[in-house]
Amino acid sequence: MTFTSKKITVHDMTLRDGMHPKRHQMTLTQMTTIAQGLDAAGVPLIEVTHGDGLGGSSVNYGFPAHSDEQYLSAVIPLMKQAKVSALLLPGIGTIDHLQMARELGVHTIRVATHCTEADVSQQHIRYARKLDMDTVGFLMMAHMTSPEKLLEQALLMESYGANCIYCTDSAGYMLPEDVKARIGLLREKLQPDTELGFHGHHNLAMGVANSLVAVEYGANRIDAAAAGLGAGAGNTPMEVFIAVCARSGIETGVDVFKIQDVAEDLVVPMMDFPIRIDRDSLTLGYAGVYGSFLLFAKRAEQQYGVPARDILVEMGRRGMVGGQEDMIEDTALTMARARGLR
Ligand SMILES: C[C@H](O)CC(=O)C(=O)O
Ligand SMILES: [Mn+2]
Repeated sequence: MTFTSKKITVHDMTLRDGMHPKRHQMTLTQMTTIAQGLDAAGVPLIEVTHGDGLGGSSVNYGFPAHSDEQYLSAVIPLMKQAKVSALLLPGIGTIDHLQMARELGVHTIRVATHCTEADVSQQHIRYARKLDMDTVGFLMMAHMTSPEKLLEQALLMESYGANCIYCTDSAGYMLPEDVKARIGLLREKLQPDTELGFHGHHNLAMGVANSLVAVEYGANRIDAAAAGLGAGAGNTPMEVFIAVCARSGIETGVDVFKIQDVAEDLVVPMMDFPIRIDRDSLTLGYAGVYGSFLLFAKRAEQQYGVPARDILVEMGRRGMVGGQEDMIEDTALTMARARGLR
């Protein structure tokens, strides 16, 4: 695969998706140090919020070390060239959160819904456009629907005013042919000036390959995280993807060695555990399960004695989606009873 002078925007996930394995406990110093490293490496767009987006602080999703306001206020004034984005899941984040983010200087808002629920994004996308923000429609768990149905949802988001649509592989389940089918169709049918993005997870070790296929079939925004810090086996590892882009003739504007140093010197030392493909994160990819369920399943294993892998397989079988975190404990308890452990 060679790309002649194709330019893309890489979007950093370390400080947002990376909040999941950190249980949303990043310190302000970790946030600002890593954000400054990413900025100096040339990363043009950096996401900062609770792992579940603006307003994620709750019993269901976990209480963070600091509020979204504190993280955003600490990072944004330090950025020399990078813009900052925020994620918002309607029902978790509200219009007030969106307003607050704009006032603090957030440039890009990503309104995220399950891949078949785009209609709940209408008021947030419209409002973000009214605020003149770079507005992204982010369709999660995109493997759970067909390319044609994903297109219908993408068209809805586009009609509300989104200037960029994401195909989001939240479970790290997709194979290159799945990415090709979805990104290819979206590129063919969305407006030519609507940008297209891909967000990968590395549970089947496909993050980099899938991102490359996404670029080949028309995506111009790619999400990645330094050292892969993100839910499950992590996001597409940024330093690997940047090196592959450099080899393939894709222009990212990110310095190959500086981003390696951010990953190695700043991000790896602050991991609470190695972000790698172990049997549980691999099972997320294999069974098509939402990445941020991983730590909940591990906690349920401790509490109920049912292996996290078995719980995750069951979550996949039941087709559980983001927002159903409370069902993990319920499922574990049911399985424990069935196995005579309770
Ligand atoms: C709220 C989720 O963590 C969003 C995301 O990164 C994904 O679906 O993947
Ligand atoms: Mn993710």
